Amino acid sequence: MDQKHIRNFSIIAHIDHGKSTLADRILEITETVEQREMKEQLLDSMDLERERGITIKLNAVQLKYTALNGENYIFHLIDTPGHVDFTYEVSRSLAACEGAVLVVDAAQGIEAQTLANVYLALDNELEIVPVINKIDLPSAQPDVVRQEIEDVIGLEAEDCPLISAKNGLNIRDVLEAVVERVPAPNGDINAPLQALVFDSLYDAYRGVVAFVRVKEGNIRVGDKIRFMATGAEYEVLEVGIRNPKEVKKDMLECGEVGWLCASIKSIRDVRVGDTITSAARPAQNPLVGYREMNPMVYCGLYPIDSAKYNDLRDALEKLQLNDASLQFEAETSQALGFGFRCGFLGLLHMDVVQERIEREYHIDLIATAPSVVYHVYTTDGNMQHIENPSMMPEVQKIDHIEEPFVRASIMTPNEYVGAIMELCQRKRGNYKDMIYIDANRMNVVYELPLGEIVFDFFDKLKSCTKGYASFDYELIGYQTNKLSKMDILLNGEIVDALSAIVHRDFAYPRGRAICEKLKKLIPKQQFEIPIQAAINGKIIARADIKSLRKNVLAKCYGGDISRKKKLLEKQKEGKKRMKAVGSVEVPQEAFMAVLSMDDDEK
Ligand SMILES: Nc1nc2c(ncn2[C@@H]2O[C@H](COP(=O)(O)OP(=O)(O)OP(=O)(O)O)[C@@H](O)[C@H]2O)c(=O)[nH]1
Repeated sequence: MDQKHIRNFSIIAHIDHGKSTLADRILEITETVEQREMKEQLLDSMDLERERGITIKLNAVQLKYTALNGENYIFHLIDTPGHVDFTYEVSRSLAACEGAVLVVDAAQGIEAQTLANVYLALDNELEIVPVINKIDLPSAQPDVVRQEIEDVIGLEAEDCPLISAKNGLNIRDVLEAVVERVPAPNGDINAPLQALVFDSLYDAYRGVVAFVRVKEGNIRVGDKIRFMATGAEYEVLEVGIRNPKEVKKDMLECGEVGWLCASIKSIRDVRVGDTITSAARPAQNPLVGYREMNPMVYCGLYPIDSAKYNDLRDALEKLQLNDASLQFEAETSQALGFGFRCGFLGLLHMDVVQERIEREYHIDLIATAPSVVYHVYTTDGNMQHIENPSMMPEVQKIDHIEEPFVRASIMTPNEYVGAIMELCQRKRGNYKDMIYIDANRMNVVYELPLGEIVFDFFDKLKSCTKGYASFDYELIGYQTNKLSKMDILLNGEIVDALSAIVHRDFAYPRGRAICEKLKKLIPKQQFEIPIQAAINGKIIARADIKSLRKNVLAKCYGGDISRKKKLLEKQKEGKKRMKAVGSVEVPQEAFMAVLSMDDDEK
């Protein structure tokens, strides 16, 4: 098919505005998927995605559409993840398109992520097609939302489709708008191959499957290709498209979106954002915008049952095949035994990996609080990368410590600016700038320590702005700060897995807060347990857990044996998540205590 009849687009939206539901309806109406095969939110193929209702991995599907003008078109619909951890993937998938359908909820109007996604689309020079969804809701206000789209985003919205993705109303209007407004690809079919890799997955039989958008030239089975960032070369064994089942083809033509396999055994050779070119006739330059992705957040993962250590290694290795941004290496903790230090793009990524290990590989885990990577300069003039607070060199040997800083842009309606500034100050932020987006919205710019952001910044931001602020950040470098390791002692013994790196000006309140928090989380045991926070061997805070023999049956007067059994079962269930640290049973939540600690609780 010639390029004039191809349309490549993504659907972008604020979370829950109906992106996946619209994608489902589009698949139905183009008869890409037969009715009986239709599962809700078909594109969200991972169980976890479906359960959490979020899109984690993007997908690319080819659809055939006969427009009202009688012409046949090929659409490639690329679904994108919606969370800041995966912004890079969103950006790469947008780079594979010429247009984006922007879904806005008719009852909620424009929200934070609507704007953030619009900016990403504009960065990639996409044509944006606004669509107002959920017009079936009694609270829908399509006219108000239409005005908002014009005023806040500056997009022409007079004829924008008004739809109900849920009820399948006016979906065809969306497809017609795509035909009319999204430009056709215009690559040069005779130029040297340039194909953008926007996703990849690992298949046990075929190796890495790379998802690509052919920008210039074409790819045939048998071609020798080169990945421009890594230099790796392979012979193409299979190419094809998804509809959403895989369909093999002889070649992917200029303008098309599809997949290729080349017996690639290492997912590290295939990086999202890289450009594939021909080994025989390479392009001069790669496509713009490739960025190396490094983990931002680390934590220790330990099996609760230490016999499962090797199973955990297997699970991590398998997950890594599909997720090049996951890193891990073996580590040992005096408190937790053998485990792995793992690196993630962000907190949601960390959460998703943990949950997949527990669910798909049936390994119960203890996770330690996340940490960023510190640069520790020692008095002998060397520098160490420390991503595990317990590995900090002795204090006498430390000259100074640097921590990573990010530049954060927070877009918010004006009324929340005060609350956001207060939050950023509390998180040791340096105010940088404040820019009006329009009469009602501002972009507040702060430099913040990443170490503060990985704690509870998202949650705090969400709650102080009722979810209206959107947040994005980029690493800007390292800054020296007054940082120290804070140890936590249980029953007089340091628990290495609870150590954290803190700013000295905040150490006392933090120490006090964490002792109090642990006191609440660690169940009373048969002896009294002192909890202490210490910096450089000096105790700075203390709380005590009183002793008590916990008898869950105490409240069960007399006879009912089944009720007693139930209570004992429940207690056993609770115990599963405990780890014996020395003589103290510590629940999983305690290792994350420092995370959920509220500065207001000081
Ligand atoms: N009433 C009504 N509800 C809708 C409509 N479209 C979607 N919904 C509901 O809105 C919720 C969110 O829809 P999704 O399609 O999962 O939203 P999403 O934007 O894909 O969300 P993420 O994948 O998490 O980013 C679901 O409960 C849908 O059933 C609609 O037209 N009308």
